[in-house]
Amino acid sequence: MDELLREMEGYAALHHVPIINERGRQAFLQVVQEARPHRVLEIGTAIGYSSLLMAQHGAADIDITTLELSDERIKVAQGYIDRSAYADRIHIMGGDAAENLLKLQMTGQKFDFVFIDAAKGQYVDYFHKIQPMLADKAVILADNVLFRGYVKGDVPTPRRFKTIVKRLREYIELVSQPPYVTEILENGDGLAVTRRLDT
Ligand SMILES: C[S@@+](CC[C@H](N)C(=O)[O-])C[C@H]1O[C@@H](n2cnc3c(N)ncnc32)[C@H](O)[C@@H]1O
Repeated sequence: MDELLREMEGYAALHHVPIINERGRQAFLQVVQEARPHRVLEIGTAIGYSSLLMAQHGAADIDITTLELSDERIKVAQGYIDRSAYADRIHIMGGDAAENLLKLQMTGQKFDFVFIDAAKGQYVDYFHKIQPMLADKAVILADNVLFRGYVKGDVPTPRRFKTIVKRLREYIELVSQPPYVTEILENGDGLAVTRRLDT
């Protein structure tokens, strides 16, 4: 497995695929290991790197549904997943995540762990769509919420990032209000760890 993960890191570096970065990875793994999730929803598969990390560090009966838009990345991800011990535990849903979240809602499934790591401007919408699918004590992770240091602090935001930064601030605001509580781990690009207070 470690060899496969190293190979994927090499592929990601060569093809500029933004997998969870080395600094954020430790914090990510710590949260996964503490939660030991059974039923995971991931938004943003890329090449399957974080899916495989969660499979390796989650519960023995883990089942992961992961959403990805790019056909090319789905093909690469499926290839890696098929070479792992988790081929029957990771299911990729191709297409736009917002549409697939609505389809998943219809199935009545519940998830105890959600990893949001796709279109940063859509995190608020994703969060609204996953709420009905959260199991009690669910943990929701969202990556890149500090986006290059522009979301918090006084660093002026370049014009081209203003909308993303505004929307990430809205996301942090949303998940910081009851019944949710959120801790932001500042390693990497900022990982928001959200839990419901009342479950
Ligand atoms: C940061 S990467 C995911 C990295 C992966 N979670 C990891 O750490 O290994 C974000 C992925 O989200 C996908 N994505 C972007 N917009 C999307 C959308 N609307 N629906 C589904 N996937 C989307 C991108 O194609 C990209 O592969």
